[in-house]
Amino acid sequence: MTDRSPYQNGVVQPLLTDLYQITMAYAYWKNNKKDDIAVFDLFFRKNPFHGEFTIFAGVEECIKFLENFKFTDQDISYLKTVLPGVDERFFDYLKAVSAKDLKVYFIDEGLVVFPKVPLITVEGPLPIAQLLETTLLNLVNYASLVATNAARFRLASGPNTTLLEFGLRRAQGPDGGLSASRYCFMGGFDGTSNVLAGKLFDIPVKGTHAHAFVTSFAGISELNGHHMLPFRGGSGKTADIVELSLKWLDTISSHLDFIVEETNKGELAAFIAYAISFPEGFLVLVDTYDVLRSGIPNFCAVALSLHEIGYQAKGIRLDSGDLAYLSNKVRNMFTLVANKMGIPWFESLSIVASNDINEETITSLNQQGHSINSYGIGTHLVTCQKQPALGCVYKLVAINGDPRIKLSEDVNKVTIPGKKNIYRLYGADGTILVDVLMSASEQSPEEGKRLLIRNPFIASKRAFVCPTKVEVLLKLYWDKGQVRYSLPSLRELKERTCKSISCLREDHKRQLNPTPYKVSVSDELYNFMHEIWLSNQPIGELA
Ligand SMILES: Nc1ncnc2c1ncn2[C@@H]1O[C@H](COP(=O)(O)OP(=O)(O)OP(=O)(O)O)[C@@H](O)[C@H]1O
Ligand SMILES: O=P(O)(O)OC[C@H]1O[C@H](OP(=O)(O)OP(=O)(O)O)[C@H](O)[C@@H]1O
Ligand SMILES: O=C(O)c1cccnc1
Ligand SMILES: [Mg+2]
Repeated sequence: MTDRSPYQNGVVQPLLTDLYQITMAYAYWKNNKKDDIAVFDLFFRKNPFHGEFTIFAGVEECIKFLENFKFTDQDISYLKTVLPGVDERFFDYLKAVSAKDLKVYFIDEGLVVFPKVPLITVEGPLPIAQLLETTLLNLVNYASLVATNAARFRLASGPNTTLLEFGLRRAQGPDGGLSASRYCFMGGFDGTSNVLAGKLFDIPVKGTHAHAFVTSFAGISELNGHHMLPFRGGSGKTADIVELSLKWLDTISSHLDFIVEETNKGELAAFIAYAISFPEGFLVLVDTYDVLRSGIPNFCAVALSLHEIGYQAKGIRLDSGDLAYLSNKVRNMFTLVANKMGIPWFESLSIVASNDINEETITSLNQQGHSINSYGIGTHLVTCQKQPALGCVYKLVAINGDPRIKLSEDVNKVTIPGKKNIYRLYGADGTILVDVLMSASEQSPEEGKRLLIRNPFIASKRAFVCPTKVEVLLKLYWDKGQVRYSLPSLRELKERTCKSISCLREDHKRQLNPTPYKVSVSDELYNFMHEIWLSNQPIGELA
């Protein structure tokens, strides 16, 4: 077990479930089904965000839940009040329940996954396997949804843009905020503004400042102690940063085409105050009054003053207006200053953009052309506004070795019965071709050997595939109360996610009308499934 995070959400416990799991557990127990061996599959039916892939997340939390799955005396006392009239001996049974008699199979956290493929398979005593349903779904659904959302923002912005998650204030409560920071980092973000997430999950914490910091200053006279030492002490002689900034404001006014009297002096004071506090991390919000006529002139004046005493400013943040237009204008102004003053690094100062940014905004900005280096993204990312839930379900697929099927008018909702193995087959170019579900008793596919695969629901859709590589997807992570695979650190999961996405063909990843990835069944599973389907589906009578 590598760097497993010591963090565990204290709210995750056996009572974090729907009442019906406990009432069903009682009814199973009462009717002598407590030793029946069930197999449940956890899967989703449709990818989120009109996309054709999902990032699987939440495995570590599921494992920790299994490790700690124990009803306490207080839990039992509470349940007695909720379920009056229930046989006392059931509570003795419940008190002794743990996850040690279960086998739980997981797909590796961080892999791309697809509809109908079991992400988790739980095998073991029926009431215990049933009791896990809601909590496992809760742990997987949002984690996978928000990791997928983050991965989509990363795909839209490209590999060289810095993505910062700013969502805590807009998240669905404290836990939503923490989970968002954790799984957005895994999905492809570079940092978070959420300080607790930084501490708990070792995510880089980043940030700028708010408009309040600018509006709290009315003028230069509010500044006291504005003498600054040069970078690393320099000559030891202090410089008056206010004096320098006013001088630079005058100097650049003709180059940048602004009127010194029109620049806001409260804003200038705020920028100077920030520079005094963070001379090596000078990045300020420039849109409080007027980006081009006040914010950028003030920023350049202070940045040039800092330069004079040996410091290199970092950049600016835009939080309103036309982000393409403004970022290009700002970049031009930086280039002008770089050329006029002979300071090459000024041209590549960072431009951070924020303000209600979503995946489509980023795509549109890319089409328009912009000069943004970094996005700060909150609301759309953490609330997953485009699709606020992933619909993972938990379905019984076998009991005591007999397959079970759930029928539906909608064929897409028919479950694939029996205990299964899942394989991912790779093509010659290293991309993934298809995921294949096979009955547990079947031989695994082999590299270089042709295999017949079938659409689970449409008889005519069949193909042969000759994989260059075969990956076993469902692995027995939890057996006899032990974790059998190492759980990677969050950074390792982030790398795994990135690698897994890179194995997915471009047409599956595109934003508009992506091609669905193939999820197939073996010929044997196809025939098995359809036999069970027909034997469970009554034949209608036309009158
Ligand atoms: N060039 C652009 N192309 C597409 N969308 C953009 C572009 N520039 C900004 N946006 C988006 O347009 C929206 C503009 O928001 P809004 O209408 O609230 O204006 P604002 O600039 O925030 O105004 P205010 O100055 O009142 O704060 C934001 O969601 C922002 O992400
Ligand atoms: O827009 P989001 O993607 O949610 O990103 C986070 C936002 O939070 C901050 O301001 P806040 O929205 O609190 O105030 P503002 O809109 O007045 O700037 C920040 O300035 C961003 O605009
Ligand atoms: O640091 C920032 O700029 C920030 C943090 C949270 C929300 N909005 C902005
Ligand atoms: Mg806002």
